[in-house]
Amino acid sequence: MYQSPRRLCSALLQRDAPGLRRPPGPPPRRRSPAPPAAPRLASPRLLAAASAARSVARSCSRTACPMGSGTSRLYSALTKTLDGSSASQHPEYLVAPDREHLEPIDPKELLEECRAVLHTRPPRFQRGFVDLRADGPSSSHAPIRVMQWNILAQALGEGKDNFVQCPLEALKWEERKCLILEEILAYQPDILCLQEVDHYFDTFHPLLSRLGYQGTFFPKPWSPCLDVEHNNGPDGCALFFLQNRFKLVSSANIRLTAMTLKTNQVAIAQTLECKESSRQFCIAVTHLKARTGWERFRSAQGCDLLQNLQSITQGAKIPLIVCGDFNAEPTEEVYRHFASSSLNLNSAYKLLSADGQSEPPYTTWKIRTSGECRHTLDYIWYSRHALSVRSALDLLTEEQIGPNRLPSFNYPSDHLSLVCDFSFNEER
Ligand SMILES: NC(=O)C1=CN([C@@H]2O[C@H](COP(=O)(O)OP(=O)(O)OC[C@H]3O[C@@H](n4cnc5c(N)ncnc54)[C@H](OP(=O)(O)O)[C@@H]3O)[C@@H](O)[C@H]2O)C=CC1
Ligand SMILES: [Mg+2]
Repeated sequence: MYQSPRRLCSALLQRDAPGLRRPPGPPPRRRSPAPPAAPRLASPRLLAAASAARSVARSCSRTACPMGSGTSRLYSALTKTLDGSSASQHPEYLVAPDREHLEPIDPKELLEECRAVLHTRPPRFQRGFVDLRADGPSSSHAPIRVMQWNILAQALGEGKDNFVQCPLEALKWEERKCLILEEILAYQPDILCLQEVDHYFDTFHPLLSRLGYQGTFFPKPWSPCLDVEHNNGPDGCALFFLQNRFKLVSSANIRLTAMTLKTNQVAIAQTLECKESSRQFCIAVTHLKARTGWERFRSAQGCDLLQNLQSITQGAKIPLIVCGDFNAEPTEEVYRHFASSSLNLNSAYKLLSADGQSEPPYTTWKIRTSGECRHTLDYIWYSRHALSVRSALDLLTEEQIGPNRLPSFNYPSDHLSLVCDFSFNEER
């Protein structure tokens, strides 16, 4: 069987690191729940432990791998990318990647590596796209695929969230990050809006940059992750877009206010220009204050965000997409503010309902010590006058989610990803 140089090097690593073995050939995917101690990695790119990553580099430089200088560079890049200590060495999170560490990665290869790491886990849930195109002229340009996802901060998942039915092994970062990447790679969004990101600098920025994305991260000023022992830095919102599809026109990191007071919640808003059509639009991501009792606070944060977006879109002149974990059910005031704003926004996932008027029954489903929490909190809002939803990714069914709810061995977050394809309406 042909083995690429990198694979040969993986094999060498396995010799150096007994116990870190992957069987040859395509990895089998088991349907049964994973055993408690799942074998770890065999993919150098996805090794996060600094020592293991360093051993990859050592084994490759010591051994006569027929790799060529390009692959050697890839290895040193992996060592740097995967050095989990980088964030703690740079408390200001100012780790600037240099150019040679940004060599492109083939998404298929990365997906394969993720699958190899996950070979003891049950298979990914299958979700289909629902065609939502209305009759009438549709744009000839490629749709814009947007993914909204609260990926669950590692520190919160392990240290604060109290998911009582989710075994700690299911939350192990080395595997959970592969489930997150697998989901992103499966849907290949043009734009990715994430919340609860506490592995931006050591994982998502280096890997997604090499997949062609330009990323921005805005951490929460007082992230609750920082209270958790062995945290990996603050969590925050992250926004990524494909550089070959869009040009960045402007970018704003917004610390949300509530009744003029600065709060712990943030948003990122960027104006992008489509390279194909030259049309501009604004994309925003946010994560509003959680928990019951904070409804008025969330509402005030929503008003502040809307005000900022009014100004950025020049009063709705620039089409807008807002993704977020609003931590608010559709019955809440903040939802009503968005639904009735002069920005003329519609919530994309309503279009999955029979009458187009109802939000899905849930976007998050978990079991805490307080009991089962099933809520609709995540939304993709869009300018209804300027954009149309061509399709949306269906949600997981109750059966797929299973009795222990989320997160689980086959789904990495307590929130479901939402994915929509948008097109511009014809200009009048
Ligand atoms: N050091 C300091 O001076 C300060 C520290 N802090 C810290 O930050 C925390 C509050 O930060 P804030 O940004 O307002 O946080 P939020 O109240 O918005 O919640 C933070 C996270 O907790 C999750 N969460 C929601 N409900 C629960 C629950 N019932 N149990 C466990 N987790 C839950 C949320 O996830 P989801 O969105 O998915 O529901 C969210 O990501 C404080 O508890 C404190 O730890 C805050 C301010 C100042
Ligand atoms: Mg959360």
